[in-house]
Amino acid sequence: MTLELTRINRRFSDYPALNDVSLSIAPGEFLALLGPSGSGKTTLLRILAGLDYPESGRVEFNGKDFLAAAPRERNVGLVFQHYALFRHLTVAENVAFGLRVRSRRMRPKRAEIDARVEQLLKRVQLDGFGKRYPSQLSGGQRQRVALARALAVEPDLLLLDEPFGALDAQVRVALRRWLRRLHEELGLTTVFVTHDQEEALELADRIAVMNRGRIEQVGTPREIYQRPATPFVCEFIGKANRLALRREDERFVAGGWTFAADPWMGEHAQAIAYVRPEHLTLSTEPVPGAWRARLRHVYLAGSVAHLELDVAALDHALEADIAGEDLARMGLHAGDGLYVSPSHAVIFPLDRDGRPIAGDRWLWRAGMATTPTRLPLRRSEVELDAHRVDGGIQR
Ligand SMILES: Nc1ncnc2c1ncn2[C@@H]1O[C@H](COP(=O)(O)OP(=O)(O)OP(=O)(O)O)[C@@H](O)[C@H]1O
Repeated sequence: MTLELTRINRRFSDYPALNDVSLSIAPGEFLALLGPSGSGKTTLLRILAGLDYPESGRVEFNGKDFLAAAPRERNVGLVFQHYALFRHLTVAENVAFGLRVRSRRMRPKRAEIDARVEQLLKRVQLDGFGKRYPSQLSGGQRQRVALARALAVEPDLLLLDEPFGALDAQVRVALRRWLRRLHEELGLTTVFVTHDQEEALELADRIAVMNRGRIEQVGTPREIYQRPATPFVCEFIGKANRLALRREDERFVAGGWTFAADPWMGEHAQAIAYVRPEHLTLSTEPVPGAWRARLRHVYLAGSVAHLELDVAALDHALEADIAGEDLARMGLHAGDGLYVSPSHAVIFPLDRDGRPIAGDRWLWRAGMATTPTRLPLRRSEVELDAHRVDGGIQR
């Protein structure tokens, strides 16, 4: 069942917590709402759950007006970070709760409820725990009970708000893999709120990146990482080196490195480039045009080496990631001199005030034709409204 959100607006006093948010979620999709604290994720989820209402906008679920339906009629399952279980009820009674409080006409028979609870506890790998009380469970077990309780009413839509937020890192990783498998088995449409990009990248079919009440980009984890639509998305997802570009003789340059010709044909005097750490090429031999750098620090994290490089021409340090074996092969040590050049970059044009220009972006890679064609954003990647990037880069 398709969930269609159209131009949702929600203000708190003067603050626009949600600003013209539109989003389409496909049946059976696992969509993550990802963004920093205060970006509007929970507000959006609460509206879907019927715990809050927008001032304007529409939500349709399978063609029906979702906002007109009372929370009870929406048939959603809800799990919050601190969705406390009823302490005085056992695990089994907690899971059965949603079924027991149904009107007599809708309520399944007692034996049926017991069978369903047993089946659900098995599904969340807590069979045998039915008689325990919540205080006798770990945090991860409690959240699995909360999930079983949400699933008991056979929801059409599962809404999860940082369900693993209060758990330690190892348990979080284990639970999110488990949740992904559960989602695949059940085929439910799931909306998952998180501010943890790793969680979103690993779990979701698609990610909606939120910033200051707006959706900056919606796409698969791969699209979001490889084709970020705005400077905010570049900076929020993964690591990126930020370079200020100036136009010189119809070309964009940074510290002596030329990013081929200007795809905007002189329309913009400045731009900003983002280069991922894995998109810096290092050499101990001179490379034409490459920046001269000094290796300040090396940090070996498993198979990847993180390098911090001082680049005099750029006036700031760069971060580069290379395979640990390449580091050994090149025999690099702190203090060594080397040559650095980008292999890929995402370039955004800036207006006269240094603000990114909405809906324009250039995916540059080394060896591109000297007169590259501009790559306009695809509509599916981003809402192309005029004020979309006002929450973008802060200079
Ligand atoms: N009931 C309320 N009254 C006033 N302001 C609110 C209310 N609820 C939310 N806000 C404001 O709306 C904005 C969005 O809040 P929301 O909880 O949706 O953000 P979030 O992205 O879920 O953040 P977090 O990750 O910290 O939970 C915030 O600036 C918040 O202070």
